[in-house]
Amino acid sequence: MGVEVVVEGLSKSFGPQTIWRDVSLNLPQGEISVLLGPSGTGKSVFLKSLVGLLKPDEGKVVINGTDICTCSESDLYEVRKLFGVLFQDGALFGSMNLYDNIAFPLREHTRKSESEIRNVVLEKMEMVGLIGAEDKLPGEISGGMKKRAGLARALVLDPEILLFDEPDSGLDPVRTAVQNQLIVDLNAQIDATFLIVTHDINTARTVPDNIGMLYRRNLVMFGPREVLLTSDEPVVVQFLNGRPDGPIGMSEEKDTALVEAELAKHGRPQVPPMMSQLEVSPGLPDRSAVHRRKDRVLRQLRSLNPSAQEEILKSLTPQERAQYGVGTPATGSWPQQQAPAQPQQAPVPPRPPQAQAQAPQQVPQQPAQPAQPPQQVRPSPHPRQTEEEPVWPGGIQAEEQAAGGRRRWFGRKRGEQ
Ligand SMILES: Nc1ncnc2c1ncn2[C@@H]1O[C@H](COP(=O)(O)OP(=O)(O)OP(=O)(O)O)[C@@H](O)[C@H]1O
Repeated sequence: MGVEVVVEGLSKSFGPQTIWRDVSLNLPQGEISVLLGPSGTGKSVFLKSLVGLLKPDEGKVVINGTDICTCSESDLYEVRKLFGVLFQDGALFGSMNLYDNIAFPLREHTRKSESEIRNVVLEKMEMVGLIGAEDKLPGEISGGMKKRAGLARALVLDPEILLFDEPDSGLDPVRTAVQNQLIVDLNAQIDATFLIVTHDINTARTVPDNIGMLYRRNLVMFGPREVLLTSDEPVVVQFLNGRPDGPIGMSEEKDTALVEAELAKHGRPQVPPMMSQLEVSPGLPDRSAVHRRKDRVLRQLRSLNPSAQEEILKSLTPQERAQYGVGTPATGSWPQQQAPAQPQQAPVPPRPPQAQAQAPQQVPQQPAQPAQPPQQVRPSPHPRQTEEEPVWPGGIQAEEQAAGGRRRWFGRKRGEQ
């Protein structure tokens, strides 16, 4: 089973540029989480920070009891063995065929014999549907196949945490859907903890158990999928609808007056209807994470917004409602046993303060907020054995401490003003 990743108060800047601050979340064991956010909000920087490729200025990333931000190099090396990472382009060696690319981590990091390596490589190639393509060079295959080869390579060391950096970039909608199904099926088979960075709304709506969103240098939300997908926060609604009118602009933030003028002209976008989460393909085992998640989410049910509660209750079978002691959505009855509220919900993005089009790094004018319960996230595994990007670069870019205090934007629950 995958391991939990606990992120607490993580902040990162490059020189005077604050990327994000005070990010806290937990990636639950074996669950699939998605991280959304407009371009340039630091999603890739976050993934790299989780794996220790970049060093945050403040905060912790705790995995199996080890804080990778402060641990020794040897401890970091051990923790990294838990990770697998799928980079956008698959990060393959152009001069090696797919078999050798996928075998590379095994040859580098294990003492397996060639016949053992062969068994593992072919098993992983079969999992991602690449059997028969062993001799192909990366230059001879499609972008989708490259991603699947990168995925097979990320799997050979049996990671407990899998990070995906925009796995759907450059794929057509059909291949994206096929890949999404593959991700869900893989999760059922290996029960590792997945974190996916994506811009694809369909992926966000159908694949994950949990969704988070980075916006204006803050994690504005993180929690069960039903929370973000029913949120009426303007930034979330704009993102899920893929509309140009709303708080997100070319430079991430728009002037409030401009946003209001756009909304007056085009009308307020509606929260899109929920879509069902993808189920595992027939013949494969159930996702263990689904059962664990149900327990977890129902314990925190009352801390979630009413729309999210309703969607969660709708997803239960009558037997599950009886088991958990909850009513149907229509009755509005709630679990009879209340659990400690551990809302996995992060602060919601602020209503766009008067940001200026040319001030992408402007800090929201919000007061500091109470600490959020840590949520869960995870970094990437083995170093990329790529020509383009060395996996575990020995040196981390020079970074400067972010100036100024932390701020956190808290989200409003649906219906709150
Ligand atoms: N090593 C670095 N040194 C300095 N600045 C960096 C470094 N890496 C990233 N940045 C800056 O951090 C910001 C966030 O970059 P990042 O690639 O994480 O964004 P993103 O949310 O993943 O964007 P996209 O969705 O477009 O891929 C950008 O302004 C980028 O220029």
